[in-house]
Amino acid sequence: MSTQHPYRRLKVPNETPFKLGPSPGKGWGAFATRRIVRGSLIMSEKPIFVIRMPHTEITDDHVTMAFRHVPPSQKAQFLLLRDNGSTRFTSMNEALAENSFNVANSDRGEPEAHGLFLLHSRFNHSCVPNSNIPSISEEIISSFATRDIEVGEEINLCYNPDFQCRTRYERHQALRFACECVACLPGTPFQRVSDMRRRLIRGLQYLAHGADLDGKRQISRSIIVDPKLKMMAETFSIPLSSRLIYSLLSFFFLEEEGLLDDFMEARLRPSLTKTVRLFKSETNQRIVLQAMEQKTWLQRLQVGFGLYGREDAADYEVTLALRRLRQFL
Ligand SMILES: C[S@@+](CC[C@H](N)C(=O)[O-])C[C@H]1O[C@@H](n2cnc3c(N)ncnc32)[C@H](O)[C@@H]1O
Repeated sequence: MSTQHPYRRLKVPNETPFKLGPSPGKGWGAFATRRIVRGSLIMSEKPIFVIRMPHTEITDDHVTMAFRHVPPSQKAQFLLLRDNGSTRFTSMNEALAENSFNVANSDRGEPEAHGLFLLHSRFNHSCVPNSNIPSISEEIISSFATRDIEVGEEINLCYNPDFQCRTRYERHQALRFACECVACLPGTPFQRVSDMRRRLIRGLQYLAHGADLDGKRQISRSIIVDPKLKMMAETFSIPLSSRLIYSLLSFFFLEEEGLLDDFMEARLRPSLTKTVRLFKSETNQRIVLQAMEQKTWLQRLQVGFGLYGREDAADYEVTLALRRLRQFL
């Protein structure tokens, strides 16, 4: 039956290091046809059309209008897409939702824009993925291997950018399907600690930014149970020494989760480097430098713990600077 599957007619460029095939329990997926080395490009892809508005406002009419301007060859490719590999989509909007990526640059504050991608949308999800789309340039998305991918291995992506801070239950609520990756398969030792680690990462980010993932302060059922500590985070009164330890802990937990790939590290490093440079008290500076000279995140953390409870001459001005910055966000 799968010989007649419409995905057999989806055009995958020759140079692309994967082919499409059935993925048990997940419809179809993309499988490596050669070894893909960590950090290397998997594929760059242009959308066949882009709709520039929030997801919640897009209707079937918007998608149909955009589709009208697509060249006939790409229209034919679009019509091969199926809901998770088998049934036809019930609406144009559903087809867009299942096969699109937000191509807006959120760091530059661009409004939502959803592009339809024929091939990257074939990548299934994993909460511990082996590929990543680190940035989007001029609506072109490029995926890279976050670790070595062996021939025959399925290539997967994490569908949600904040899943490193979400427990299994929260992730499945958002995905609306039950992922069975190593962080999701229930009852395994990894899964049991994974939930704990991801919750801790979320708490640590609250302490660092004084706000939750949505940029807002939590009113009830806060991730930070101690009201005094929560208040300190929200008023940016957390001392530098604790900030450094929280940051090192986050790196360590992310690494343990299998999520500290080169892209994640490049994204988080600048803020750690900034924190390291802020220390003014000599003894603290010495401990920080010694910690950063260590080879592994665990060793950096172990040495960094020497700062626990220590005040620094820069504490007050850091608090003032962060409060000022907060006013502009
Ligand atoms: C963008 S499509 C991915 C390609 C799709 N499997 C196909 O056959 O075209 C997303 C859909 O694939 C399925 N899927 C993706 N990752 C999955 C996973 N880890 N476990 C189960 N289903 C998954 C879900 O039905 C999801 O809505």
